[in-house]
Amino acid sequence: GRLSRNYYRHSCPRVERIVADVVAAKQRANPSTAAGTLRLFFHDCFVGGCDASVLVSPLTADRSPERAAEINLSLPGDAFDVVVRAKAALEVACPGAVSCADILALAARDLVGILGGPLFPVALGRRDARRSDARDVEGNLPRTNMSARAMTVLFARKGFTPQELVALAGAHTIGFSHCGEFAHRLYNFKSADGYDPSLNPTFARALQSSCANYKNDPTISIFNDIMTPGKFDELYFKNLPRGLGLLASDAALWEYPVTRVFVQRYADNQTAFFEDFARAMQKLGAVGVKTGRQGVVRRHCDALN
Ligand code: HEM
Ligand SMILES: [Ca+2]
Ligand SMILES: [Ca+2]
Repeated sequence: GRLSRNYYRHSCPRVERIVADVVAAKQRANPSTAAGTLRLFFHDCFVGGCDASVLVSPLTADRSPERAAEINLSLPGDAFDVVVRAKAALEVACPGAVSCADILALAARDLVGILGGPLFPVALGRRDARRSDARDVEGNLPRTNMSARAMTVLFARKGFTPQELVALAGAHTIGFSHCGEFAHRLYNFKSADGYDPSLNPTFARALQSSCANYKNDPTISIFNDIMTPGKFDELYFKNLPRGLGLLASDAALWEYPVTRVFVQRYADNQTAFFEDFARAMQKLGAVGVKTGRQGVVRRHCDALN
């Protein structure tokens, strides 16, 4: 089985419109929805394929689902909520027809567009997972302490080139990170200034002060792209050569020659970034998909049927 643009033409012809309307209203009410949903989509697709396995709530599962894995705890509730809301609207319009995995793919696409990013088609027909286990997460998602080389190896295992890794990492042009994800670069770093010398000094001192209390208040977070945090654009790439990348993994993409060339290309050319990001997102949406008689259409996105 393969995905197709018009998979729901008989069973739910208005699916794209219905999702788009719910998504737009949700984003207007809760502006952090876009970045959270884009990250949620990535975390779904890299763990067992794009099958909505990440959406299963610990409250509804009898064992510990993916969402309970440590790396997924920072996924914002608004990202799960937008999928649940779209599902509710679709269950009224076309009961039992549209998978949660397809809803997540459409929502992520729509939200990128709302923030000014590229528009692209989403092929449909994904089926939903019948399992979700926190133990499946380890080793499938990148961590900030990975070298750029280790990231290229991980992405290669999922079928992505170093160029596609860099394009997808451009998602960090929106959203934020909690101080705990990059505090190791700020305090007691083995260097004269006590912070990671690959950081721009002014930026480093601002981060040191913003995050000073992060151990007592772990909710403190900083925009991934300090220049245009709410706009999907190429500024993330312009930041990296200037030491304005927030996460060690962002900075590493500039330090490693294999990925640096693509960082430079996207910093210089937003059109190239948008084209490659759009293509890489379509590829991301096809990772490990279940189609036809594999998987199910779940009745509730936050629970297994
Ligand atoms: C390349 C390796 C990557 C690493 C090491 C990484 C790591 C992280 C970390 C640690 C955060 C902060 C989470 C938090 O504190 O709440 C984050 C945020 C984010 N990541 Fe990544 N990520 C990577 C690639 C990606 C990709 C491929 C995408 C999507 C295509 C993505 C989308 C996002 C988004 C949108 C946010 C902001 C989330 C929000 O504001 O709620 N990341 N990432
Ligand atoms: Ca999955
Ligand atoms: Ca931006």
